[in-house]
Formats: sequence, C-alpha cells, structure tokens
Amino acid sequence: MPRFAANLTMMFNEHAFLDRFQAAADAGFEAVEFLFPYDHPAELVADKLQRAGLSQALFNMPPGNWHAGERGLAAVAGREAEFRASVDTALGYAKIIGSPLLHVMAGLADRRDPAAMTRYLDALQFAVDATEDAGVGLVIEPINGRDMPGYFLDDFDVALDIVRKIDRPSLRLQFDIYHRQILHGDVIMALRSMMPWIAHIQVASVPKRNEPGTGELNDALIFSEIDALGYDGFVGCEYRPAGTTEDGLSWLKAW
Ligand SMILES: O=C(O)C(=O)[C@H](O)CO
Ligand SMILES: [Mg+2]
Repeated sequence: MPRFAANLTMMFNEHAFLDRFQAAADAGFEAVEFLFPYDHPAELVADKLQRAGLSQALFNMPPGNWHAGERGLAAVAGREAEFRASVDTALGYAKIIGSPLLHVMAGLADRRDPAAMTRYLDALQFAVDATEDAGVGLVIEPINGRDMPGYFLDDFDVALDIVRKIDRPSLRLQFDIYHRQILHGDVIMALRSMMPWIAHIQVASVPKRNEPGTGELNDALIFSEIDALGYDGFVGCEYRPAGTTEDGLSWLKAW
C-alpha cells in the first residue's frame, strides 16, 4: 500500500491552516504536505507537525506573489536574485520543519524560449548546489496548462530531460498523476519508465481534481503499480474534497 500524505492546502480546509495537522493525524495520516508555510514561523509549523506525530513529505519554495498570479521564479526573467534568496528561505524552513524535499516552481515563462530555458537550468543548478549538503532534495513538477496557463514546465519528457541533464541525485521529478493524465495520459507506462527519477508522487481524480477513485482513471490499479515498482516515497493527496474532507476519506480506508 502506498504511504499517503494529506495535502493541507487542499484538504482539511474546514480548519484553520495550523489546525489541519492534528485533523490529518486524527484522520489516520502519518504525513502531510502543503504548498507554502511562509505565512507562519517555521518553529510553529514544526511544533504543529511534531505534536500531531506527523512527518513532512514536502512543500514548495516561495512562488513570488502567488495572489498576483505568480507561480514560481526559477525561469522568470529579472527575478534571479529573488530566486536565489528564496532558496535560502525555503532551506531554512525545510531544516526546521524537517522536510526532506522542496518543490522548485518554475514560474510563468515560455519553455521554447532558449533564454528562459538557460535561466531555468542555471536556477536549478544553483538550488541543487545550495541544498544538497543539507540533505534536502529538490523536485520539479510538470503542471498542465488548463490549471496553470503559461506555466513553464508543462511536459513530462522535457522535465525528465532536465533532471537527466542536471544529473545530480538530489534533483528528481514530482510525478502528479492528475497532471500526467491531462497532459499526456499513459500514466502507468510513464510511472514504469520514469520511476528511477521520481522522488514524489501526487494524486487526484481527473477531471474534477477530487478524491481518488472518482474520475476517469483506475486509481487502485495505479496504486498497485506504484507498490509493484518499489516506490517508497509518499503519495500526496493533492485533491479538493468533493464534500467535507472526512466524508471523502472512504477511498483511503480501502487501502
Ligand atoms: O499544482 C500542483 O499540482 C502542485 O503540486 C504545486 O505544488 C502547486 O501548484
Ligand atoms: Mg501537484
């Protein structure tokens, strides 16, 4: 059975953010992930995590001005200094919270623009150099353009090529089954071929992004395949509960 992590940005929204840790533990989760902790002191987030007896699976590096529509900085022109500072901020939080992984968001830029690609590769190289010695891994995630129009990294093969080009053990793929299905389909074959480069998996139904088992994919078969492939990381439940989080957890009880 895969080890599932509750995504506290999307799940348990019945509670204030800092109360979602205990709610996730009470619901049976052993780990959590979320997008961003930066509105709260790292020590407070770490305290909530520890009191609830949870592990942190990952969170994202600062994305720029999220509320103004920014979705990361790594490939964005003119934001290089801010990106480097954000690596420092994220690493500081990761050390205190105890997160083994950080998601580096690319931002809105044209992947076919050679200057943007060079900027992105340089940013990833910088981030790997800055975090590797601390034992914090990095992941990059292809995201579909329907949910995030204009997002730089919108192709799984391109993402894999980038990971292979940087060629450092601490840079890996975040394989979100939801995005994979929307972008390319062929989920199981992609898991098989990309598994050596995958450090984090996420799941949601397609197309509504609700609970697993409620969309067009056979999620039970995909979970069995993830087990069969020997994946030992977490599968982040990055879905929007169709009703209350608790009411929607029957799929998990089956596992
Ligand atoms: O959108 C997703 O799927 C993610 O995992 C990002 O971390 C946040 O946008
Ligand atoms: Mg995701």
